[in-house]
Amino acid sequence: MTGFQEPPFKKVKNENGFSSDVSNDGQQCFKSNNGYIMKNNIQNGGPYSKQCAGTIGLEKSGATQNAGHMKKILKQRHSLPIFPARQKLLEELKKNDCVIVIGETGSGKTTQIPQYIHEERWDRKGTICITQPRRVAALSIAKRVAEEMNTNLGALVGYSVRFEESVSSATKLKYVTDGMLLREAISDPLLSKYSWIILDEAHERTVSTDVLFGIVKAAQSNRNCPDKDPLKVIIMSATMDVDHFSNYFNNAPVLYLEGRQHPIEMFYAKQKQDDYVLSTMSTVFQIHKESPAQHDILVFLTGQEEIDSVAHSIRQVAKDLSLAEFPKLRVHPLYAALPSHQQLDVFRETAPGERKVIISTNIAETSITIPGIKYVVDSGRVKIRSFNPSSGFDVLKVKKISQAQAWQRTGRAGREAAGYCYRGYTQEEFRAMALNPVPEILRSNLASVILQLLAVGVKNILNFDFIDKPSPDSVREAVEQLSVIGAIIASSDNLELTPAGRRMAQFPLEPRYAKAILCGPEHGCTDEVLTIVAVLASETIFVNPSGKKELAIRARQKFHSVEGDHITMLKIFRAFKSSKENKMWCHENFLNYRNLSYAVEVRRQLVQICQRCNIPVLSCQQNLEPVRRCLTAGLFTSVAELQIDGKYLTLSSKQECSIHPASVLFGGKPAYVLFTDLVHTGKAYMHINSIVDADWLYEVAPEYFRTRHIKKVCSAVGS
Ligand SMILES: Nc1ncnc2c1ncn2[C@@H]1O[C@H](COP(=O)(O)OP(=O)(O)OP(=O)(O)O)[C@@H](O)[C@H]1O
Repeated sequence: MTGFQEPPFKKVKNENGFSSDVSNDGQQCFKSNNGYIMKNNIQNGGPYSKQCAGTIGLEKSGATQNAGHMKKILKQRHSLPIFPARQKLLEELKKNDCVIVIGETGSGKTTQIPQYIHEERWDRKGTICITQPRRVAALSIAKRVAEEMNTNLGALVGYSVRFEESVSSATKLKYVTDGMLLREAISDPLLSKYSWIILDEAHERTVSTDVLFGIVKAAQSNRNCPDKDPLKVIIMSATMDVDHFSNYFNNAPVLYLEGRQHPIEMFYAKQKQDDYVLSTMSTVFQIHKESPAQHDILVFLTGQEEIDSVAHSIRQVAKDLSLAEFPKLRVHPLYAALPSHQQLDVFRETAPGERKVIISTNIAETSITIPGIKYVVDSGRVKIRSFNPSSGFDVLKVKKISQAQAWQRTGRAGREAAGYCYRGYTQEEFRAMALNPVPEILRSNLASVILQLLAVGVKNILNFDFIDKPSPDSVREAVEQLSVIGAIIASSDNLELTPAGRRMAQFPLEPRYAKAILCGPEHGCTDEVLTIVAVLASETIFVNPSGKKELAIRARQKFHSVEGDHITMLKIFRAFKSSKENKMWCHENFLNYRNLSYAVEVRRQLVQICQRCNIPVLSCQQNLEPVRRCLTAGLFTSVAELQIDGKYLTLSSKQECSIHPASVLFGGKPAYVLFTDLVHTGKAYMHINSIVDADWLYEVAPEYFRTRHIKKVCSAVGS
C-alpha cells in the first residue's frame, strides 16, 4: 500500500431516516432502518407510551459492582429506546403466547427484554433462554447482562456455547447459541426447563435457527395443555421479513420498537471499488488520520487469511509511516476459529492514546456491542459456505452481502454515542443487493441437522415444519451420507436412527467425526482419535508470522509424520502435553498456545461424552496405523485417488484436486489421500490430509465403494 488514497467516499444524506410517522388508518408506521415500511399491528397501537416502569429492582446476589457504577448502568438502561415502551411491551407479552419484536439495532431488545420478564417474575416456572447465532454474542451479552443485574456470570445470568458453559441452578437468564438449544431438544423435545424462549437475530437464518423455529413451535403447541406449563416464545430482529415470520408463527403479532438512541452518519463509495481489500485499508487510514483518538474502528472483511494479512499490513503501514502524531493502533483480528478468550479480547477497552481497530468476519455483524466503536468500515463482502450437491462438498466463496446484513453491520456503530458507517460500495450497488441473505438451510449440507432431527424424534424430514423447506435433493444427499456412515437406515418411507447414529448425535460434531470416534474402541485408539478431532475443532494450532514462515516450518519439522497432517497434529498435541502445556515451548515451536489449550478443553469434554455413552477411551500408544483407519471409517467420502497423469480425483464425485501446499504431504504423490476439507482458492485443494490404503476403504464401506471404482494405481507416480 502506498500512502493514503484520496477519500473514496462521498457523504450522503441518510435517506433511510430512522423516522416514524402515523399512517392514515391510525396505526403507527415505522420506516425501519432497512428502508421497508412495516405496519404496526398492535391493537390500540400508536407510538409506545412514554410511561416509565418504575424502579427496576436489581438482583442482590453476588454483588460485584460499586454503587456509583450501578447507578451509571441504570441510567444507561433507562436511556435506551426500549425503556419507554417497557410497560406496553409487557402487556403484549402477557396477552400473547408468541410475539415478534422488531426494533432498531441497539434499541435494547437482547439485553433488556429478558430482564423485564425477570423483573415481573414471569420466570418462576422456568428459565428464560435467549438464543444467538454466534458464540461470541452469547458470551459477551451474558457478561453485559450479568453486569447490568449486578450478579456474577454463571449465577442469575449464564451462558452455554459449544464446549463452554457457565450456568448454575440459580440461572434464570441463559444466553445460548442456537446449536446448543437444538442439542438440548434431543433429550427434551418439550424444552421443559424453559418458560420463555427468545429466538434472537432471527433474520440470520442459520440452519440451527431454522430448525429451532420448528422445534420450538412444536414444543409450544405440545405444552399447550392443562397438565403442562405453557411456553412463551419471542422472535426478534432489527431486519427481518416480518410477514413471512408472522405467517409461520400462526399470525403472531408484530411489535415495533420505535427509535434509535444515537444517530449514525452514512458514507458510500463515490465509485465502484476494484479491490475491496485495498479500499477498506485506505478507509481505515483515512479515518485514523482524520478522527480524534479514543474512537475505535470495526472493519468487516471476509475470512481468516484475508483478515490476518490485512491486520499485518495495517500494523506495518502504521509503523512504516511513523504516524507518531496519531494514536497508537491496537489491531485485533476476529473470526470464528479464534478461541473464545481471544475473541473476547476485542471488548477490552483501549488505553489512553490508543485506538482499537477490529478486523472481523461477519461474526461481529449482529447482536454485539463493542465498547469504543464509533466507526464501521464495511467491505460489503462475506465468505459463505454453500453445499455443492454435484461434488458433494461444501464450498467457501466470497459473496456480496444482503441489505439486511449491511444494516446490521451499520448498527454496530452508534451504540454508546453517535457513529459513522463507511460503505465500500456505491449506493447503486447497495440498492442492487438482495434484501435478505439466502437461508443457510437452502444452501448447506444437511447431514448434521437431519441426524439431530431424527434424534429429537422427527421421522419424516420432508414433512417437518420448516419455515422454508430445503430441497428434496439436498435432503436425499444428506440421507445418503448418513446411511453410508451407518448412522441411519433409510427405507422408502422411513428413516430410522441406528444405535450408532444415536450415539453420534450425542457429539457436538459433524457426524463423520463422531463416526471416527465410535470406531476407536474396535481399533484400540479412541484416545488418539479424540485428540485429533479436538485439534480439528480448534483449527489453527500453527503460527506462521510473515517474514518468518521458513523458520516456523523448520521449527515444526520434528513433528512431521510421513503418514500425514492428522498424525502430525497428534504428535504436536502429545508434545504439548509433555511440555506441561508450556507457553514458551509453543512460542519456540511456532505453535498457538491458546488454540492448543482450547483443544485440551475440547478433548476433555469429548472424553466426558464418551464416558456417558460407555465408549472406552483406549490408546494405541506408538502404533498409529489404527488411528488412520478410524479416520477412514468417518471420512471415507473425502478421499482422492492419484491418476496416471499425476492429478488427483475425488472418489465420490471425480472432482480434480491437489494437495494443499501447507500439508506435510505436499510434494509427495501418495496413491490415496484422505482430506478434511476441500478448499477452493482458484482450484480445489485438499486441506489437512492423511495417506490411506485402498483396502481400508473397502473394509469400512464395502457397499459405498462397490459402485465407485477404485483403480488402485498404487505405484506412486512421480515420487
Ligand atoms: N457490552 C456492552 N458495553 C456497553 N454498552 C452495552 C454493552 N452491551 C449493550 N450495551 C448497550 O445496550 C444497548 C442495547 O444493546 P442490545 O444488544 O440489547 O440491543 P439490540 O436491540 O438487541 O441490538 P441488535 O439488534 O443490534 O442486537 C447498546 O446499544 C449499548 O448502548
